[in-house]
Amino acid sequence: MNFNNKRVGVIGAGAMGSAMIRGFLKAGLMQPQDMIASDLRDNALQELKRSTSINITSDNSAVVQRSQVIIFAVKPDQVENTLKEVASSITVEHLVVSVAAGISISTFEKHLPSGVSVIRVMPNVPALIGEGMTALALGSKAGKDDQETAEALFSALGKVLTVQESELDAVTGISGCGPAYMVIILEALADGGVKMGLSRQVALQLAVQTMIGTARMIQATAEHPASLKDRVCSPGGSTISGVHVLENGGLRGLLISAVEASTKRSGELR
Ligand SMILES: NC(=O)C1=CN([C@@H]2O[C@H](COP(=O)(O)OP(=O)(O)OC[C@H]3O[C@@H](n4cnc5c(N)ncnc54)[C@H](O)[C@@H]3O)[C@@H](O)[C@H]2O)C=CC1
Ligand SMILES: O=C(O)[C@@H]1CCC=N1
Repeated sequence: MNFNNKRVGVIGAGAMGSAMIRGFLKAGLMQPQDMIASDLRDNALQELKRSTSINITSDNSAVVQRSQVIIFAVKPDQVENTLKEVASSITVEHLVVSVAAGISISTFEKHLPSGVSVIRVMPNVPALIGEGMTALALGSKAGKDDQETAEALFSALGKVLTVQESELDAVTGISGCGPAYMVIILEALADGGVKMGLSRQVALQLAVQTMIGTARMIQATAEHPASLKDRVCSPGGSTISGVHVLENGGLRGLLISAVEASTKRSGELR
C-alpha cells in the first residue's frame, strides 16, 4: 500500500524530518518501502534505516526521482542550496512541501519549474506520536487535490489547519516552537516538586499529566482558560497564592514576548 498511490520523500532527516517519517509510519499511512529520505549525515540515515526500514540515500535527486510528494526538511539556511540542486528535475507531477520556518512559498516558486504546486507547512515535533499541530498554506499553483493530499498526510500526525501564508510566522511562534516552551514549564514544575521533597519521577509524572489533562479539557469543552483558572482558585486557597507569584513574576508577559520573539525571528529567516 502507498499513500493515495503517492510515494513520499523527505530531504533532510533531522529532528523534524525523522519525526514526520516515524509519524507517517506509526499512523499506518504508508509502508516503509514507499518512503525515501536523504541527508548528508550517513549515521543519521543508517539509524533511520535500522529503526524504520525506509529507503535512504545521500543523493537528494534520488528522492525527487522516487517520490511524488517531496518534503523539504532541511534548515532554513540550507533550503535554497538544496532547492537549486534538485529544482530542474522536479515536474508538475510532484507536490513540493516545505516545513522550513520563514522560507516563503515565493522562494520555492522562483526556483521551481513553472506550474509546480508548493505547500508550506509548519508542523511540530509531537507529530512523532500523532499529537502534532500542523498549519499549512497553499502556494499559487496548489489546487484542491494538493491541499487534500497535504491535509491527509499531516492529519496522520495530529491536527491540521489551513491558514494564510502571512500567518505562518505566528504559527511558528506558538505551535512550531511551543514544544520547547512546554517542556521548560514541565521541567520547572517538576523542579518545584523536587524542591518540596517529591522524587523527580513523581514530580514529573504529576506535571506531565496535569499539562495533558488541562489541555485536553480546554480542547474538549472549549471553556475559556480564565474560567477554568477561576474554578481551580478557591477563595483564600493555595492556587491563588501560586497564581499571585506567577503574576508578580510576569509569566503571562514572558510567554507573550516569547511568541512575539519567535514570530519575529521566523520572519527574519527568509
Ligand atoms: N525541530 C522542530 O521542532 C521544527 C523544525 N521545523 C523546520 O524543519 C526544518 C529542519 O529542522 P530540524 O529537523 O530541527 O533540523 P535538523 O538540523 O535536526 O535537521 C536538518 C537535517 O538536514 C540535513 N541536511 C543539511 N543539509 C542538507 C542537504 N544539502 N541535503 C540533505 N540533507 C541536508 C542535516 O544533516 C540534518 O540532518 C527547519 O527548516 C525547521 O525550520 C519546523 C517545525 C518544527
Ligand atoms: O527553532 C526553529 O527555528 C524551528 C522552527 C520551529 C521549531 N523549530
